[in-house]
Amino acid sequence: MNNREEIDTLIEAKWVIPVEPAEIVYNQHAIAINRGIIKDILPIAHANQRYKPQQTLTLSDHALIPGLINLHTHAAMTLMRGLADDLPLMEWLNKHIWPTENQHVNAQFVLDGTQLACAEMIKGGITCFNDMYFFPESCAQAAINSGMRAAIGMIVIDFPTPYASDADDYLAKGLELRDRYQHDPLLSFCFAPHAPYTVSDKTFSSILTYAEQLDAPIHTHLHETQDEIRISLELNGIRPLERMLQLGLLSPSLIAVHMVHLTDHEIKLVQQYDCSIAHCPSSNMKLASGFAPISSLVNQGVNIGLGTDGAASNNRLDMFEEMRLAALLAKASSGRADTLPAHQVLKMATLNGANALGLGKLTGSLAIGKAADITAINFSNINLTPCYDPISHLVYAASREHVSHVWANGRMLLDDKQLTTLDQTELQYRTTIWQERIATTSKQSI
Ligand SMILES: CSC[C@H]1O[C@@H](n2cnc3c(O)ncnc32)[C@H](O)[C@@H]1O
Ligand SMILES: [Zn+2]
Repeated sequence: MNNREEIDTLIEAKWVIPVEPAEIVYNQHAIAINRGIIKDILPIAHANQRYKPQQTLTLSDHALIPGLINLHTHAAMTLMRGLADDLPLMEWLNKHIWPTENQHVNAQFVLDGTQLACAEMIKGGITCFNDMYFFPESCAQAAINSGMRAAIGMIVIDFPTPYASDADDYLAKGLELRDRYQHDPLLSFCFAPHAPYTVSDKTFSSILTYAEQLDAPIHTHLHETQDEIRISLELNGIRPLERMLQLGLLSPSLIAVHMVHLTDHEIKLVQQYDCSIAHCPSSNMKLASGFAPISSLVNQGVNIGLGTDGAASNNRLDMFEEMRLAALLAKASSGRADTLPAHQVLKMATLNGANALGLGKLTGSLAIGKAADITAINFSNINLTPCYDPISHLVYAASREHVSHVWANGRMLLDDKQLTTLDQTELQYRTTIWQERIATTSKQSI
């Protein structure tokens, strides 16, 4: 016991589910963490012989999984949760969301809204989110304050907003932000052109040039609704995906969000160009956008991650819900119960998201040398008993209320269900102020 190696943290658990290799569950294992990195994954008995941790956490009834990755959200939209329900996308955006954003969204709104989102996401086992929203400098600050990993969207939309005046202004602001934080270990950056119906060919082309130079992903809403496809046919004579192809945007760097309406030819294109998809089942159902052909995309080997979308169209930032819905919808719509088994859905919510963001070497699975982005789920709950297969329970039976601990980059963000980095009372106070402001103006406009 004398020459044990000193490490920061040892987490002992009933199960460790690394996601890679697939379908593996290690019983009575421990994860050794040093300087934010997973140093070892080994049986608990061996860990105690080999390591001398500064702190040890024994989670006797728990499973450790990779931190969940929310591949598409507009985090600050938590402040508009429940503001405009039961509407289709275009009416929701044009009549409710965009007018409210125009009136209220500023740097403070995005800081407060994103911190609220981070609190919700951490409590739900999410360690990393891919964001697309105005004032991304506030999103970056909120992510830093919370300790979460985040891919910050360098957004572009071809109309003026309180954030920027035109496409060049959006791009300049995004690029300046990326320069400012390029050495931050928890932040990465994606170009985030909003959608085909709000971004011109010229703007998409200059985004592509920058993305190729900087080797950054491009994150955009695509083929979300039939309306989007109709508008594209009317204005451009081609469907949005065909337009993206002609502009040169189809590549492994593309994260196409939604992808609900696709022909067989389009599914093959997505596969051929190795694009990733952010599947958002709750948002697609709530806005009545439709059912994404996930079973066919999976059969083609397309990389699919999961996203919550914003809290104004979901209305929760709950990846457990997205996992369950993704699995059930894929089975129901393909007519095959063996579509998307639980282990594949867990991979969608973790490693596939990391790979889409170009972060697959850093996070997304529990592996030696990767960052210690870890979520613990407490299985000592009547809703999770009996347990024949913990991976099955994670997707079909568990919910975010069962999350007990969360680490990002080795730092504990949730300790026995308590936030360690964010002050929940303060967040609730600030949210009330925004609610009163937004409610007053939305009542006036009715
Ligand atoms: C350019 S910032 C992001 C922009 O997107 C809006 N938005 C939120 N959810 C959706 C969705 O499902 N489809 C299209 N656009 C969406 C958000 O309100 C911001 O204006
Ligand atoms: Zn979205």
